[in-house]
Amino acid sequence: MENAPNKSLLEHNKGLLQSIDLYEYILETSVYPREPAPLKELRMATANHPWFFMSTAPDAAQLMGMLLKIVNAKKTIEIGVYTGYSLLLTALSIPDDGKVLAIDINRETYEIGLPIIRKAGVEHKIDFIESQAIPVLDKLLKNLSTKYPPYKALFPFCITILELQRVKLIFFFVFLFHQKENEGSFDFAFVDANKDDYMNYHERILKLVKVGGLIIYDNTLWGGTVARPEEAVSEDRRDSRRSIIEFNKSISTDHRLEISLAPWGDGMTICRRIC
Ligand SMILES: C[S@@+](CC[C@H](N)C(=O)[O-])C[C@H]1O[C@@H](n2cnc3c(N)ncnc32)[C@H](O)[C@@H]1O
Repeated sequence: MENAPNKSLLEHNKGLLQSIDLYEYILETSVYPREPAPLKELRMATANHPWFFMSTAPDAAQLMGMLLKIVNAKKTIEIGVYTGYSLLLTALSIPDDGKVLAIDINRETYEIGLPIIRKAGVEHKIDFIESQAIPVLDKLLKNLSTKYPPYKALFPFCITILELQRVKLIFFFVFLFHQKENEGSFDFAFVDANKDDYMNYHERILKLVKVGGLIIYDNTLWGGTVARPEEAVSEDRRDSRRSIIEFNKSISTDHRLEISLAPWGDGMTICRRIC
């Protein structure tokens, strides 16, 4: 089969479906025939990378692409980029003047997908930030630019005499003028990074996404381990399993959201902010 990924990737992505055959059937009949060419190229480019299993499953991504369009997402944020499958999907699904603020601690893996993103003509929609996500989210919530040194926004009068040249001064005022409120300004967020911070991401992301906006959390069934006793789970998966269980429990009673835990891929919780 032309599209065929390796068996271990299929085994990983089939999630809670009964068999690889059934999962392959879904991919072959309804996902691959509609997968945009750049996404297919990125999926192939990722297939031989040692962490290939981290990439968002194509069937889950297909649903995400539709949701992005349903909410007319324009300003979006992604935590956890890896080689960029979900990032490219988002960039392809939003309008030409849309934006994805993409955060990952590892720029190296993002650069695997970057040539394909460029070729697809959507690089201008992406602001990639190589960083731990929490400090970036905190900066956004303080309405500080994620690109410009924060002391300049906090202490305008700290600008040194040396900087009081005309060009820099004009730039500074333009920067202040354009500084926007970030709270409630994002249409869409995709969270797919370290599981032990999901609760920390949630409180911040919820403030950044507008009422009516969507937040998707990936891997919320953690390979099905959430429903198994801890002793039956390999040790390397236990900490994240505990974090995901705690996260799932917490958002199930979070009245600021409507939620649906969809068993796509490794489980994705789709949240709509309602207040
Ligand atoms: C599951 S992968 C993301 C997969 C990606 N969404 C895709 O479709 O290919 C998780 C990513 O989260 C990143 N990550 C882990 N901890 C992080 C943190 N504290 N802040 C930001 N990114 C983090 C990792 O470097 C990794 O690239």
